[in-house]
Amino acid sequence: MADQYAHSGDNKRPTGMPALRWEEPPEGPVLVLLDQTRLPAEEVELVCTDAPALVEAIRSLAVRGAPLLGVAGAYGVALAAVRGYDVDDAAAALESARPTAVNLAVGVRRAHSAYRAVVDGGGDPRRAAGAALAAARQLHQEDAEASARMAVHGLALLDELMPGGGHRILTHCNTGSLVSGGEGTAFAVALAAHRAGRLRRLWVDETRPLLQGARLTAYEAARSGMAYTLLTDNAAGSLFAAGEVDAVLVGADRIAADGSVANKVGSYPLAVLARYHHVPFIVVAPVTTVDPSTPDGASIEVEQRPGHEVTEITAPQVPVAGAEAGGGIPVAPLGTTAYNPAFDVTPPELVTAVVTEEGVVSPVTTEALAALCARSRQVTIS
Ligand SMILES: CSC[C@H]1O[C@H](OP(=O)(O)O)[C@H](O)[C@@H]1O
Repeated sequence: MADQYAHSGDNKRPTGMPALRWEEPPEGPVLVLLDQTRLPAEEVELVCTDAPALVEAIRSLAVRGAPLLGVAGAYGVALAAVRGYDVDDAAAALESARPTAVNLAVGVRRAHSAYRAVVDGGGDPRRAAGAALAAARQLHQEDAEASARMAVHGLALLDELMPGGGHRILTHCNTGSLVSGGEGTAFAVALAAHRAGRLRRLWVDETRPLLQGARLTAYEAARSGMAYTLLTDNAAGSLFAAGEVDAVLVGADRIAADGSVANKVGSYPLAVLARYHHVPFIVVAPVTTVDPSTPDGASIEVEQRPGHEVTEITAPQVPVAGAEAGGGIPVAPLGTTAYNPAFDVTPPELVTAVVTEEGVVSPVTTEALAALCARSRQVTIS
């Protein structure tokens, strides 16, 4: 179950609360999530005491973003273990909560493996729970460190591709501290450029239908003080045509062995526009997002989400009587069906570079990615 704690105060000014944190109050350990579906209007925390509550939070995107899903999944296994629930059931439910971001499975399996290693070795469940929690904490720390290293490698790549600074970066969806144990992936690179005085502007795609860009990236950009401008997704083409984009920076949810990149829907059209306009298309993701066991883009399961996310504008503070399942404000005739893939897949030949904590891969080839995984602590999914 999950309780909600609304935070008073000036919610118009983002406070930069952590996307998630583990707490151990007297009544028992909890995973506290900043409910991202309520941002930017409200900073509301969800307190999860079991895996089912966390599964629902993942499915509703209260907690989201590939690297953070891995961290949350690992803590979810630990939560089940320390509270004495069925850990194997919890791991299975968490791993299948969303299919595309490979990090979720990586995080869940890492904590579950730590738990099973103790139990299968005859250790007591309390020690096994401690091992699962230690694995979750370790992954959380590693993700924060990876974020910082990606920012360094990413800024160096921008400076190499475009000497002189004044970078005008277009980004899609949300890839900041709300998807990470640190400052994020692609957004962390833009943040590093801003801090170095080499970001002229961040162009922020609103990212329909759930508006991660308008609601979350703008929220993080405002906190940082960087120059940023929001645009509708379908306005991006005219920005490229006007020569206003120096590079595209996006995250990733799964990178297949051949370098195909699954990312928020709308990323593939940006890659095509970037190629047509001779603009670098740069993917920023931790090595845990590379999945050697997924051979190519056609093998990536793309999450299909409910149609009401397209046919309604969801305004949580404005429940609408008679609205469809989503409880939003209809923008299409009731009964309209909608095509709503959460992600799309960009082929490797349209990706200029993949920036990871282990360095930059460019060109993006099967061999280069295999070498990257061999260099890192990548947990292979089999
Ligand atoms: C770098 S992880 C952020 C990644 O996750 C987003 O998807 P969602 O908001 O559905 O979790 C999007 O694909 C971002 O690029």
